[in-house]
Amino acid sequence: MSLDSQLAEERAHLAASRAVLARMLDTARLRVATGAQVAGDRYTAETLGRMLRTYAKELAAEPDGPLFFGRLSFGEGEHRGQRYYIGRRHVAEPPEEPLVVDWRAPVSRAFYRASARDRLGVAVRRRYGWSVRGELTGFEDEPLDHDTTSRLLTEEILRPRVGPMRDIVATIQPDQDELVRADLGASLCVQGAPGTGKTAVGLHRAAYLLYAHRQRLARGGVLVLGPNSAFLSYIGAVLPALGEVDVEQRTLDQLLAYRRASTMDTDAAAAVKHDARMATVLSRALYAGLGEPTGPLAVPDGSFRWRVSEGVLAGLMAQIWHESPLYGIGRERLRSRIVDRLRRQAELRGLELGAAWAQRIGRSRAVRDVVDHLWPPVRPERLVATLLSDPAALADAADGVLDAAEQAAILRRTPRWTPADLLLVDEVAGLIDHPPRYGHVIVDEAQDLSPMQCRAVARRSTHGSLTVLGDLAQGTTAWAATDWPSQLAHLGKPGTPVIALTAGFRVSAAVVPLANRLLAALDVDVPATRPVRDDGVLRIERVDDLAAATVEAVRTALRQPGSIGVIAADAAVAGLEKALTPDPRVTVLPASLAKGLEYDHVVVVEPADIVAAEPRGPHRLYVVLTRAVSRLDILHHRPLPRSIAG
Ligand SMILES: Nc1ncnc2c1ncn2[C@@H]1O[C@H](COP(=O)(O)OP(=O)(O)OP(=O)(O)O)[C@@H](O)[C@H]1O
Repeated sequence: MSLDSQLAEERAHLAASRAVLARMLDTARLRVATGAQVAGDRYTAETLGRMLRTYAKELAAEPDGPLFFGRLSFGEGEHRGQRYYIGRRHVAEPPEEPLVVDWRAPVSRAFYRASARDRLGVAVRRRYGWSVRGELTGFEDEPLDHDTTSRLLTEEILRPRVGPMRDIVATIQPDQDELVRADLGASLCVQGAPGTGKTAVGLHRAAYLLYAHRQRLARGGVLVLGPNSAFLSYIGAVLPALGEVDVEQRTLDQLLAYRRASTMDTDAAAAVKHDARMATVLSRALYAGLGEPTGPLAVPDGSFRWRVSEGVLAGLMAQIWHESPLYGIGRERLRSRIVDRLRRQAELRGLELGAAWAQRIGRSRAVRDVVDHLWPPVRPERLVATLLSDPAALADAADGVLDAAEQAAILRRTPRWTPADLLLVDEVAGLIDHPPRYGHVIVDEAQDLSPMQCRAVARRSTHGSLTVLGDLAQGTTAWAATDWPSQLAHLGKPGTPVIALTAGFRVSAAVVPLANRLLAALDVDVPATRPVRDDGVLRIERVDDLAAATVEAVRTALRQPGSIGVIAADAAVAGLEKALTPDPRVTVLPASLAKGLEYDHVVVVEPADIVAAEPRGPHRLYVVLTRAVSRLDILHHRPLPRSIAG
């Protein structure tokens, strides 16, 4: 068949798929309209309504876009003689065969994994090219009898970056696919240099897990944790584009927002509050509130009076303490065991007692008083506020755990809350009761989490699994992890396998040697990267007037397509913003917010200031230098930091 007629055939398949998708959308909309009336009760109606609305929204997301990006023709095996179009979602009118198969379906796996070495039954893999307007412009066949480099794949990887992050569903690489499709039951940790696709893998894994295990994840759901809101808006569109609109994407601070933090800790205070030893201090402070029996309990009940002796009360306390339940559960256990004792006495008198009696007695004044005395109710915020403002209470709880200087560092001078205080409140709340727990949590930039932050993640995923993404070389917090096994233990998943991604899709061969020089000075043990891109331009220039040189660099950058990021030490950002004319393609951002982001062209202003601004300045500079896709300008007036001076 000629190329033209093959293309015509492909366009006809596209038209047919679009027509079916339009009908699927109509049906879904109709169901949204009628679903509420059809469903029996209100709860079912609401759930059904939400499901249908989500489904309709998913379908409507891209009715005119590229409905498929690949095609598999099988020559052998279970799918012999079959052809499948692979796209972002199923397009099908059962009982007919699907016109497009979801990229997450089992059969699609071969699209990502088949190679000349292991063809998985595939005879030909076809990739499609699309115009920005959603027209099918061409295709490329990979016969799989020998290894070829796909032109469309290379073009996709080299494409200039504009706007927020996009999905990589058409070009997921075999090692990435293995992580995306890894089993839900097992946690995994991905160590990858900048631009190796950790974030992309994490997001596609979320979409995959929701497809493959929708029932199991229906209750807990999937949570994606990112380092800051700029990062979350950068990645925010990827999952909806993959049809997943219900994944929670948050920063850890947003997750712990019991109240607003209105002040910041000193470095010394933050170091103590983020240390794992604080968990011991808080637990001690909580349990220090338990009382001791001061006499027997007597409960009037009509003409009777039931009793529990002081010794029995002490025995119940000891027994529950030994069982070490969560604090709140311990309190309820004490109440119910006291009621059990009372019931036994009453039954010995021949009374027959039901649940209503137990409830009434459990709530009686006498029982309430004794439970409140022995196992008092605790408000986590109150407990933390007291601990941080009462030197004696702190000294009691921290005795032998924090030294005098550490205790002094965290004593409050104002009643205002810091972000780390809210973490402490969350820890106490977690000692009292379980927080809502997720089926799967994806933690990005996990190297930056403190032990106490890790604990906050761990208690939200006790029954679920984790995907931990990070790079030890990009750790910029004072408590950044220096190895994965201890970080994974803090996250509640010791022994999780650590897998390295090594192909770099962002940082080009022009920039990698510079980044690697800096990496060598960071004293971390991480695998080297292999740049996929051999294009890229690096320009380093010493200038007298940084602002004027930045304006000039941006003007030149604007002549090429793609996004432009100007990254400087936080203190220099306001000045640069003033010097530059606003342009939607240009973002001026502080070095402290650059993590996880990327721009087609990056202008780094005065690296020495970025290094000098914070204790882990060299790590911050490593993050900053690895944000550029196509071109990196480094402008400096002061001497370059020695580690990159060459
Ligand atoms: N298989 C792929 N095909 C095409 N592009 C890819 C692929 N994998 C990653 N990329 C692209 O490479 C860039 C870097 O990916 P990503 O941000 O996920 O890397 P990262 O490892 O999280 O980087 P960092 O550590 O710097 O945050 C993104 O633009 C992403 O879309």
